[in-house]
Amino acid sequence: MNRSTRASRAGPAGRPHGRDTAPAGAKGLELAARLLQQSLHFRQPPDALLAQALRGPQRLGVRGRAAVGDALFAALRDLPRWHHLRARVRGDAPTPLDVQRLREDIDACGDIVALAWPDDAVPVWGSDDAPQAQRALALRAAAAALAAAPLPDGVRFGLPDWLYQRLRAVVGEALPALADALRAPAPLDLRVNALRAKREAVLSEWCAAGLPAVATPYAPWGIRLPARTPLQTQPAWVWGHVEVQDEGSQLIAALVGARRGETVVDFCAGAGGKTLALGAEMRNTGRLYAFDTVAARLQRLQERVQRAGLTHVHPMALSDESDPRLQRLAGKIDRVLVDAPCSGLGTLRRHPELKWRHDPSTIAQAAALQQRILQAAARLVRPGGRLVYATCSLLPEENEAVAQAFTESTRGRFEPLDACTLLTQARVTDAHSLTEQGALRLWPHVHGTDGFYAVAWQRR
Ligand SMILES: C[S@@+](CC[C@H](N)C(=O)[O-])C[C@H]1O[C@@H](n2cnc3c(N)ncnc32)[C@H](O)[C@@H]1O
Repeated sequence: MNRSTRASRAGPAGRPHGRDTAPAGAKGLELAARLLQQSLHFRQPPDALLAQALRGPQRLGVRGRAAVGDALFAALRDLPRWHHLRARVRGDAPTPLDVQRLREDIDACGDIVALAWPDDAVPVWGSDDAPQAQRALALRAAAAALAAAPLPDGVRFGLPDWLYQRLRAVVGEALPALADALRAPAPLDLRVNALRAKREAVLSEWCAAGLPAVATPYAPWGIRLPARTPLQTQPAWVWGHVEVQDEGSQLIAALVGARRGETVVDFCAGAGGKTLALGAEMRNTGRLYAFDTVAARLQRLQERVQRAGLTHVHPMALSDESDPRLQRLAGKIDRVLVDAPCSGLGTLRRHPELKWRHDPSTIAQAAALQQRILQAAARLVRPGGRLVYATCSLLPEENEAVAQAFTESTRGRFEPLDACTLLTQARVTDAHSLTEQGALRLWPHVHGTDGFYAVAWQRR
């Protein structure tokens, strides 16, 4: 459920830095295996675990540190494939992947990261006579010698079986393209802070500096760079002229259409990705409330608000969506955004662990919470005001079903608005190609963004 914009493996701090180039060998394998095990407990996202581990002493060398991260993410993206391959090498009958069993088995995790290890980093094992390195080399050689046999579909597409079935029902023939896009690393998308800079100026500065920066195809403030482009020394980054934000998130902020002088609520603000975009659209005027139930996220939001130069943001940690302090805002707010807690299955490019964390029961729980939050947030909207519901899920249970149940339950008090019209008004390019049945619907294999859904209503 965590979609923080902390620099991830796709962000500017993704590639480890340093001068130490000693080989990784067995130490790297051990570390990657331990990180895989920890990632599958879902207490912290793998990029956070990786960053912590690489801060400590590990003497892996620059390439070794990068290889550990690459192997960890490659393992999580294609877990069924590695599990299947390992069984075949060992001569076992392939069994369905059981994540809970896998995470208790450090040897299996070691084998999986060895199989997922980037090819160009394998030669470092040759100079390491530790048993783990030799075992990894033997395992890879045995896997390479296996005759290619057709893989079951869920294994081929790197998806748990239940999710494979659900997504196939939603996208049909496009499933292979969607599955491939979800396993590809995401580019580095940034949003230019309209309070401080213009997109054209940042683009020319970066092109002059040799960075392959291009304008994002749809969002008016977006810039796209290849994954892991190092930005730390770029003045536009240092001075807060840009923020890391997927183009899809930028389009959700555009759908809210916040204007100067308005009162706006970001009900599930988290660490503030969309709050910052809304604040820039409001040109730092009016009042922007940022709510969340996790105070630590709002703390991070406050740091980012300062960096972005916003002074009209009011964070408030809620006990839950029915916090009594919300009553004083009832019926008074011009625009309310519910960027709901969700499965995050649209963000598998950055968070491949989420497909192993969720199952149909967690999706049903998420949908019930989404309904409650949307109902509570809707009470704040003034007559004539706008309500926007958004998720980064691909599943209709968290998207269309929640929106439809809300529209029906409010019996005509909230009128659905056409997302294509709203996005066109917000100067989004080709808005018609981003919408399905009146809602914003973004797909990684079609639009090159994370997967998102968003729908808007006007209160009568
Ligand atoms: C999808 S994330 C928000 C991401 C954020 N808007 C951004 O753009 O970076 C959903 C957020 O909802 C928060 N949340 C969970 N339950 C909530 C509730 N009952 N009321 C308000 N926020 C809640 C979570 O803590 C999480 O930060």
